[in-house]
Amino acid sequence: MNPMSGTTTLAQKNKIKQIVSKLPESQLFFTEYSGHATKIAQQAVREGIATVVAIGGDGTVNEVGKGLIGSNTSLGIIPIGSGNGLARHLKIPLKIEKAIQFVMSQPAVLMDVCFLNDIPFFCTAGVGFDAEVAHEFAKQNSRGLKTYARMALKSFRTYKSETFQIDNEDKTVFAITFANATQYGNNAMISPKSKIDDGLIEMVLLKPFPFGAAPIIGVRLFRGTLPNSRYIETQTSENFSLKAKKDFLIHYDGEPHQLSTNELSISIKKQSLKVVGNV
Ligand SMILES: Nc1ncnc2c1ncn2[C@@H]1O[C@H](COP(=O)(O)OP(=O)(O)OP(=O)(O)O)[C@@H](O)[C@H]1O
Repeated sequence: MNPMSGTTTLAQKNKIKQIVSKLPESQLFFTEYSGHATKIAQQAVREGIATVVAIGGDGTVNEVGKGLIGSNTSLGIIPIGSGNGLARHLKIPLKIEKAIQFVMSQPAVLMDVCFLNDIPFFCTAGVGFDAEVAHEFAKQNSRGLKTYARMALKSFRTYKSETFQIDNEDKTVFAITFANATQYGNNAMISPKSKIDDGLIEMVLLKPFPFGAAPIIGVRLFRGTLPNSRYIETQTSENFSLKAKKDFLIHYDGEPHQLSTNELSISIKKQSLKVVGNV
């Protein structure tokens, strides 16, 4: 469990502690630093543990999932993050007790894992505006949708569209999202048709748009009708390649990261992670 995830209160955290302490054959670990959850997951794989449950948001899910790729150990999720994109895609209940029941009773299924260079992501990743917002969000002391919306507005005022070489063609875009799942989190459906076990990645390009079009793009995002927008172009493939004029600032599952390269290769490992959820 990531004690820093989302906007979860101390009372909710204590409730999880109490419930888990009563479950047979289970052990609760708290992450003590960024990256700790990957180490815990890798140790569980070495010990032949059946399931590692990430109690946290998409960042925690990413860290746990990373340690489980290609193994026999399944990923479970108890979503207590800000956006909970993967949990929502997999129709995992958002209430703590129900999520625990779900992970204890449902079978694991196989899902794809995508990569930005060698960095795995399970839900969405991207460059441009999305990465900028993730970067600003990470600097804040508070989490949650409100803080995210505030940071998105702040970045919107200053952010300028960039030109990338996408599969050898120059394109000026506001943001590029690579989608394994349908949403960023909070039901913001960036790629409503994405399937998490089809072996394919959707690349969603948001073209430069006039300020006045922002509200309707926002409405489409939450209604699941974004592909109908004239400012959206979606391509589907097993891989993409990207070049920028400067080193890439990326986000993977909402986590910001500065790369020291201006070249990106996006790839997929089909059905390489066992997960407890509905694909
Ligand atoms: N003990 C810790 N102290 C500080 N940061 C931690 C700790 N454990 C994990 N982290 C980091 O906390 C970050 C945020 O975690 P997480 O994604 O679970 O929550 P969230 O951002 O609120 O949710 P979401 O990703 O759904 O929006 C991750 O980058 C993770 O590495």
